Amino acid sequence: MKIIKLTTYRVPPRWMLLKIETDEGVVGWGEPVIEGRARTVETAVQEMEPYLIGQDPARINDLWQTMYRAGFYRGGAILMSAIAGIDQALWDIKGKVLGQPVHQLLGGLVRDRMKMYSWVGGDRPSDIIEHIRTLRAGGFDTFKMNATEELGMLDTAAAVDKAVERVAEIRAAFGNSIEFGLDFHGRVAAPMAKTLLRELEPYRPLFVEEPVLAEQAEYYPRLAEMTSIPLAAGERMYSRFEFKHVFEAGGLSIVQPDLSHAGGITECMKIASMAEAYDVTLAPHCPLGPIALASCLHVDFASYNAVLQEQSMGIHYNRGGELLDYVVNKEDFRITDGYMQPLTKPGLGVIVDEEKVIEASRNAPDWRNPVWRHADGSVAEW
Ligand SMILES: O=C(O)C(=O)C[C@@H](O)[C@H](O)CO
Ligand SMILES: [Mg+2]
Repeated sequence: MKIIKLTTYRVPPRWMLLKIETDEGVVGWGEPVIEGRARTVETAVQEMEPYLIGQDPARINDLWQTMYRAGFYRGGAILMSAIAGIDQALWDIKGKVLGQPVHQLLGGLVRDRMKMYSWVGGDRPSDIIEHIRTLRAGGFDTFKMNATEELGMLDTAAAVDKAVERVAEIRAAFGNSIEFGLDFHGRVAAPMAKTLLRELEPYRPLFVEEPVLAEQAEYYPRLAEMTSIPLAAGERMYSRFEFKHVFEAGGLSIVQPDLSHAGGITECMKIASMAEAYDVTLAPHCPLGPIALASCLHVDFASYNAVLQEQSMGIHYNRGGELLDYVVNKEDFRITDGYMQPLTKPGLGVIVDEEKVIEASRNAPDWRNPVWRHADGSVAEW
C-alpha cells in the first residue's frame, strides 16, 4: 500500500481535518491544527508531503521519525501539530486495514469506560453555577473553568479575592458533590501564582492547570512544594523531549499533552508511559474536534494512568461549529453519567461526513483568539 494524496480542510469553528489517501482506496483522517494558526500548520503539513507520498502508511514509526528528524529543525507547536495530525491519520489507516480499533493495536483496553469533564464559564468565567447545574443534569460531575480574567504580573488582593469568591460560591452551591479543575490558562505570572494557590487551597479544586506559563516550568516543583492542590500542565508542550525535563524536576501531578499538538498517538503514548514511571497521571488536552478526541480516547483506553479526558461539546470556543458536526456515527460519542465507552469501529472510529467537511471548508473563517490588554494598555495573556 502507498500514500498517494494529502488533503487539508480548514473548517469552523477553528479546526483543520486532514485526509490521507492510499493507492488501495483506504483513507485515514487526522486533525493537525494549532488554534489560531491553522494556515501555518496547513503549510507545515504540505512541507511534510515529500516524506510521505509513495511511502507505506503501515510504517508509522519510520514515517514519524523521518518527519521529526529529517528536516534538521524539530519540535514546537507548528511542526509537532503537523506531525500529530498525520500520525493520527496513519493510525486510522492501520486500524482500517487490520479491521481493529486503534486501542487494540496499542495493547487493548486497560479500562471499560473513560471519565470525561466539561468546560463551564467561558473566557471570562461567569454564570458558572447555572452552567454546572445544567451539565450536572446531563450526567457530568467534573468540570473545568478559567480561574481568573486577565491578571497583572503583580495584581491586587481584590483581583485574587474575585477569583477565590467564584470558587467559594461553587463549593457553597454544590459542596463536594462535584469536582472542578481551575485553568490559570497562563494568565497568572509566577509572582501571583503562590498567592492564588494559597487562597484557593481551602476549596480543594481537583487540579490547577497551567499554574504558570509553560516557559516558566521551573516553577512547577516550587509551587508544588507550597500547595496540596495537584498541578497540571502540558497543552503547550510538544514532545517527550520537553516533558522529560518536567518529569525529572517534578511538581506536576497531571500531564495534559494535546493529541493534535504533541506529535499524535505515537508520541503521546510515549509521554503517557514516561508519566506513569514518575507516578504522574494523564489527562489529555482536547478543546478541539472529533478526530483529536478519538485519538485521545484510544490513548486513554490503553494507558493505565489516564484519569480524565477533556472534550469540547458546548465549549465556549465552538462558535459556528460543534464537536460532532462532521461525524456520521454521533451515537458512538455518547457520554453517559460522565463517561465514554471505547470507540470500537476500525481505525480511530470516526466516520467523517466528507461532504459536510468539504462544504464547511469552502469559506471557513480564520479563527483568532482575542487580544486582551491590561488597564495600562500592555498586552495581557488571554
Ligand atoms: O482547553 C483548555 O485547557 C484550554 O486552555 C483552551 C486553550 O487551549 C484554547 O484552545 C487555546 O485556543
Ligand atoms: Mg488549558
